[in-house]
Amino acid sequence: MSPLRHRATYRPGRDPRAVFHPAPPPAHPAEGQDAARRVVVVGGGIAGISAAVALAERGVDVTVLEREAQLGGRVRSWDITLPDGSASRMSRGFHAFFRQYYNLRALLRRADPTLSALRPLEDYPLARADGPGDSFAGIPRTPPLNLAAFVARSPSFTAADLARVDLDQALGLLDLEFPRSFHDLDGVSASEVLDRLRFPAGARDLALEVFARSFFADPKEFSGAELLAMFHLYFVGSAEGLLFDVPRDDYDRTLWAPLGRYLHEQGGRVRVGASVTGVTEGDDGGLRVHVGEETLEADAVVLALDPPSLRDVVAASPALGDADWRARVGGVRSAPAFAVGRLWLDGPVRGDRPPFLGTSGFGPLDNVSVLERFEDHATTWSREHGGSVVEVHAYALPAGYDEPQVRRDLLAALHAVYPETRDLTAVHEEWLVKADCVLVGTEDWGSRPGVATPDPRVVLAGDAVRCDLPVALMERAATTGVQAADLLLTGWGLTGHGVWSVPMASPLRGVTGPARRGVRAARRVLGSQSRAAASRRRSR
Ligand SMILES: Cc1cc2nc3c(=O)[nH]c(=O)nc-3n(C[C@H](O)[C@H](O)[C@H](O)COP(=O)(O)OP(=O)(O)OC[C@H]3O[C@@H](n4cnc5c(N)ncnc54)[C@H](O)[C@@H]3O)c2cc1C
Repeated sequence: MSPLRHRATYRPGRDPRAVFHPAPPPAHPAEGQDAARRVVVVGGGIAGISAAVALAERGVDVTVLEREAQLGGRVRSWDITLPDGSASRMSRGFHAFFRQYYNLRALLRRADPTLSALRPLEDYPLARADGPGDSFAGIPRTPPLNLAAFVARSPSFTAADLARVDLDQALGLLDLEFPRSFHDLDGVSASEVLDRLRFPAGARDLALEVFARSFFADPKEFSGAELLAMFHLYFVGSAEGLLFDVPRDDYDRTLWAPLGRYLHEQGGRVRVGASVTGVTEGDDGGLRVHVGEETLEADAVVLALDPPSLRDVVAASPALGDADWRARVGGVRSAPAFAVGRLWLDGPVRGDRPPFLGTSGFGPLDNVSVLERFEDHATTWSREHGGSVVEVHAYALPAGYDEPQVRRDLLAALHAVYPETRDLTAVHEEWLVKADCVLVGTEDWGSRPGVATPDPRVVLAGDAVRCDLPVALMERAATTGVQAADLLLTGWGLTGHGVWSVPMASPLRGVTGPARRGVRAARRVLGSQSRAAASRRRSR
C-alpha cells in the first residue's frame, strides 16, 4: 500500500520539516469510462517504473516498453559469466541511495516495505592525493549543527581559511528557497559559486569532488544552483544527513525485478527488449507508439528516457509538441562520458579498506568501492575465491579521451590509492564507458523541458526533466515519475499521489542583523575549534 495514503501520520524520514506536495486536484469529476485509460511508458528506468506504478495503482492500463533486457535503466544490472564459468553480475556500479530520496524510497517500499534490500554505509570518506582526507561519519545530522561540526573537524577548513570565507556571500548564497534559487543562479557555474564564497582550496575539492563531479560534469560547466541545491539537500536544508544506503545485492534481484512483479500485481505490463522508434497521432485522437513493425495504441504516453534517447525519440516523432518545446528537448545536454571498471582480483584488498571511498587528485579516479563489503554476490565470490571485487569510477572524462588510456590511468590511480592492488592480478575485468547522463549546465532553469508538455497526452519524466523541488539524480527521476503520472491522473479526474521533498527553504533564510552577528561569533568559535583540531591532528 502506498505510504502516501497515510499522509497525516506518515513521515518519509527523520526530518520533521520534510514537505508533502499534494498532486493537483482532479481537473473535473471522474468520467464514467467503459475501459481503463491506456498509457504507454517509454523507458523502464527509475522514472518510468515510478510513473507506471503510480498509474497502475489508480487502475490505469499501463505498459512499460524498455529497450534493454532488464528494468532499472542506468541502475540496471545484468548477469555475466567469469572465465572460470562462475556466474556474476555487472552494472554501472555504485549508487548511493540517500535518506533524503523520499520518493525513490517510497517507490522501493511498494515491493519491500521495510527496505530490507538496502544496507547502510557508515561513512562517505574522501581521500586526497595532496593531504588528509575527510569523513562524514558521526557528524550530527541536524542543521546547522551538522555544518558546524563538519567544518570544525574537517582538515579542509583551517582557521585561516574560515576567516577568508565571505560570510555575507555565504549567507546570501545559502539563503535558498526553491524554485526561486534555481532561477536566481541562471548562468552561474558551480566554480563561480565557490569563487564568490572564497572557499578554501581543500574545501573546494571536497565540494566539487563530492558533489559536482558526481553529476558527471566539469565544475565550470555545472550549474551553480544545482551545487547549492546539493548543499541544501545534504547540509543546510535537511536533517537526514549525508547518510546513504546501498543495495545488498545486485540491483536487478534486489530492486527492479521485485518492483516489476509488484507492477504486474497492479495489472501493469512490462516488455523488455522493446525499443521505441517513434510516437505518432492515431485517427481516433489517441497516440500510436511504434516498436519496430509493431504499433501500440495509447491514450497517453510517458517519455521516461535518458537524454540522448529523449532527443532521438522526440526528433523521430514530429507530431509531438510544438516547435518551442521540441527545440527545448533538443537542447537537453548530455554530460561528458563516464567510465566504470570492475575487477575481480586474485587476492584481497587490505581489511581496513572502506566499502566506498571518494578520491580527489588521483588522475581521473573519482571513487573506489570494495564490492564484497556490501553486495552479496561479490561477498560470495570473495569468500569462495579469496579475492576482492573492486570497482573504480571516473566521471566527466575529457573530450577526445582514449579508452585504453583511461583504463590504464584508472588502474594506476587504484594502485596509488590502495597500493596492495599492485601485487594482485585481475582474473576478470569489465569496463563500461558511456555518455548518457544529463548535464545540468548553466543555461536558464526555465528553458529546460518540464514534466508537462504542450500536448496534455504526453508527459516527461526522468533526471533530465526540470523539477522545481530540491531533488536530483535518482530522486529527480522518481519524483518526476510520480508527477508525470499525477498530471495524467488528475487530468482525467482521478486522484493523484503527491510527492515529498526536503524543506523548500533554508533555515538560514532571512538571517539578518543580530543573527548575522551571531553567525560571525559562531565562526570565531569554529575557528578556535578548527585550530584545536589541527593541533590534535599534528600531535597524533
Ligand atoms: C556511474 C553512475 C553512477 C551514478 N551514481 C548515482 C548515485 O550515487 N546517486 C544517484 O542518485 N544517482 C546516480 N547516478 C545517476 C542515476 O543513475 C540516474 O539519475 C537515474 O538512473 C536516472 O533514471 P531515469 O529513469 O531518469 O533514466 P534511465 O535510467 O536512463 O532510464 C531510461 C530508460 O529508457 C530506456 N530507453 C532508452 N531509449 C529507449 C527506447 N527508444 N525505447 C525504449 N526504452 C528506451 C533505457 O534503456 C533506460 O532503461 C549514477 C549514474 C551513473 C551512470
